[in-house]
Amino acid sequence: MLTYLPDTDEYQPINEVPEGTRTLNISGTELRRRLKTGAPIPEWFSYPEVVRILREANPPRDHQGFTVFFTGLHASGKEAIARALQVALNQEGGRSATLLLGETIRQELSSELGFTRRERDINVGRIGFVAAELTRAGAACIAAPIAPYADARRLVRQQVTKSGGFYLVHVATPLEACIKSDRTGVYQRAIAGEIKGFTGIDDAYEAPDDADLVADITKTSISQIVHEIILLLERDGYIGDR
Ligand SMILES: Nc1ncnc2c1ncn2[C@@H]1O[C@H](COP(=O)(O)OS(=O)(=O)O)[C@@H](OP(=O)(O)O)[C@H]1O
Ligand SMILES: Nc1ncnc2c1ncn2[C@@H]1O[C@H](COP(=O)(O)OP(=O)(O)O)[C@@H](O)[C@H]1O
Repeated sequence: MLTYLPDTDEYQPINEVPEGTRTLNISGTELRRRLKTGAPIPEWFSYPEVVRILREANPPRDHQGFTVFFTGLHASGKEAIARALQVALNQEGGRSATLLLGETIRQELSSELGFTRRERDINVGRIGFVAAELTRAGAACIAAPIAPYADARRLVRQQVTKSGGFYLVHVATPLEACIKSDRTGVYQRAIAGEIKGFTGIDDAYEAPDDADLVADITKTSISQIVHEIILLLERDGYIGDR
């Protein structure tokens, strides 16, 4: 391996450098860190043309896309949090923040699907596909279906992670609170047996064991939950410190 000798401005095989000679190097880990954060890469390390190509292939985190994927029972607060997060991300600027709400996707992309396990998996798979494409294009994608099954959620995580960041937020508002706050009356109809296979009533909701954040709107305000998500994105460099 070659190393750089700053005092003589030359490169030498590392095992041939006389003891005591000053050398400079950048490890693979350090190079990846500099690419990820956009930190400078010195001219002695590589030709500027090579660094430019490396930077194009590895944009810094604040230029990469990400998906925040909410999962939880009907009326748990997914849409309310997702909309508030969209507003917060739009205020950040830099990326367009796109909302994929369960209801909209059901109308626009999955109108032929019902609620069997297979159909829900197809629905969540379609959301995952769109989220991965948006993420690859550098957007901020916010998805909020019930997504009750762990396997389908795991596939979405795998798909999106190939192109950018992925955060699973479990909106874990207790079922009783969801039933109480539901204005559409669907829970009452499901309890009465008028709707069959309703999540949380007579169909399973598999609580995630891989959530990046767990939120409950009976315990934490929507703005605090949004703040916690923003902190995760800042921690990983997807958005800058404010
Ligand atoms: N059987 C059954 N189970 C669960 N939900 C049902 C069912 N039938 C209809 N609905 C209404 O559909 C909305 C949930 O759709 P999703 O696409 O988010 O569900 S899933 O992720 O495919 O499981 C959800 O509405 P929102 O939560 O307002 O989106 C439900 O009211
Ligand atoms: N800002 C808020 N604070 C507390 N509760 C809220 C707020 N916004 C909505 N809710 C309650 O949460 C319930 C479910 O919200 P919603 O976001 O539509 O759930 P989901 O998208 O999970 O079906 C609503 O019926 C409402 O009563």
